Amino acid sequence: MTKEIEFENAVKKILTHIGEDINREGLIDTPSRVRKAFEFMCSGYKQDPKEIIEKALFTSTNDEMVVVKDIEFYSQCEHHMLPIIGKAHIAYIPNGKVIGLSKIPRVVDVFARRLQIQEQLTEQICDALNEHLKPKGVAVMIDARHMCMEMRGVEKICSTTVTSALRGLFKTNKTTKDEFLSIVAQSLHK
Ligand SMILES: Nc1nc2c(ncn2[C@@H]2O[C@H](COP(=O)(O)OP(=O)(O)OP(=O)(O)O)[C@@H](O)[C@H]2O)c(=O)[nH]1
Ligand SMILES: [Zn+2]
Repeated sequence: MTKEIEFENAVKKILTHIGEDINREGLIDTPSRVRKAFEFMCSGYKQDPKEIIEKALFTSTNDEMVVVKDIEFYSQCEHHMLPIIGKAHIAYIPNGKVIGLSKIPRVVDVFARRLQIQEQLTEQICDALNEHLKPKGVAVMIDARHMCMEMRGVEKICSTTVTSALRGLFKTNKTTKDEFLSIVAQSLHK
């Protein structure tokens, strides 16, 4: 049996468990649709952030803060496999090299398209940029909604979770950190 068929059989078991008729017309293609959706939503496991970052590094004398903010992403929590929907705000201070701007959201998606907890998602994005871009500092802030806290469980639909990871100058220099915080503060959920 192929891995694809195994996955689809598992979806059929879930459908049966919740009381559905897997043979009714609307559900015939659902197992393969779910498989394809999961292959896309979890495609980050097959991607290497190093390759994405290192192919778009450009020499620059600029050494001021670069901020890419309001990067929307979709992830899934590792506890319930329910959506985490949020925005990432990322800043770095170049150290001889700048990165192609589109690569920053691409790095976010590499880690978002895996099963996650928000704290680790924040750390992994920050560490990948720190390791492969080698800036003077990097900061990542994530503001996200967790569907496992909204659709089920505590059912709190107004709460969002904010996490951050700081490296280099963002950690050691209060002025740099404060500048980052003031730039992203206006983007946080009200
Ligand atoms: N720290 C952290 N916790 C998360 C994240 N996503 C979900 N959780 C929490 O993980 C915890 C799992 O707790 P459990 O008690 O094992 O699971 P549960 O019985 O489904 O808990 P409830 O959600 O309280 O009903 C819950 O408190 C979730 O809110 C995340 O990104 N970071
Ligand atoms: Zn969860």
